[in-house]
Amino acid sequence: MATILDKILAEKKKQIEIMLTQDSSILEERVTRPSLFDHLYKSEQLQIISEIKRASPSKGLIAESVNPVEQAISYYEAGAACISVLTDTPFFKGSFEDLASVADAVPIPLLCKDFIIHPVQIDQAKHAGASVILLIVAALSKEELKDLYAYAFDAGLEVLVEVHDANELESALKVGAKLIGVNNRDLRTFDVDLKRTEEIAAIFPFHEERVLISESGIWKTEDAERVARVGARGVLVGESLMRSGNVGNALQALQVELGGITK
Ligand SMILES: O=C(O)c1ccccc1NCC(=O)[C@H](O)[C@H](O)COP(=O)(O)O
Repeated sequence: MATILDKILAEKKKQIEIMLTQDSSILEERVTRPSLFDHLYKSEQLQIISEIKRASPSKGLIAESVNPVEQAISYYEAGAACISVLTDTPFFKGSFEDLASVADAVPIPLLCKDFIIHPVQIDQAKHAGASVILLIVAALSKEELKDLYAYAFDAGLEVLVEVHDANELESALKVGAKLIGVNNRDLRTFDVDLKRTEEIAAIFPFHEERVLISESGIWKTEDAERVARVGARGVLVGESLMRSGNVGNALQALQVELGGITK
């Protein structure tokens, strides 16, 4: 049976056909953003990548009519390390317009959260102002991962490589990924379990210059402490922040001190 990832990727292929017919040669001069890797690597506090997420396959509508600029400014003012903008429309109701409007509003690292399988999507992410893109190992062959990683690197973008298990971690390490995200959500069953971060952390090469980020299912201080305890330096948080009535308090609850947590 086709998984949600299969369905999303089938839809992406159709969109890429359209993107390839559009002219994307005029690149607006955008602000230079600080490096997400440097920020996470040096920080003594767990850093938050705060996501703008209108809807999702697992939860349906979350905040369809959110104003992405206002949300991004709230995240920025509350101390987010990076803003993640979901740009997929059919499944998440996001857009590249959301990304571009956020890019004009905040100066921090900006992640284009999409299902990237073709270089034209990387071009579009850069055009819209992203400084980081996501590559999902489960969505790509080893060759595609290597080529897209190199393409993004050459375009001056940082790459967050998303893994779900030990084999995918190996692929991420092989392409030289420095920002590695463990998605706690099973993309087939939607089951979310922070144990995934713990399992990957147990084999993660922390002695190398790499950063572990825990993605999905982070709701409260205890969740942040749990992943920080095993070595995560950042968390990618969507739904809990989108549903929070007070972004400042919600973010603050997750900004745990790394030094105070013993492995
Ligand atoms: O969120 C989903 O339902 C989903 C389904 C299929 C593929 C990806 C999906 N989400 C993308 C993400 O990785 C999350 O938006 C991100 O990690 C934040 O997760 P959360 O804090 O649980 O909203």
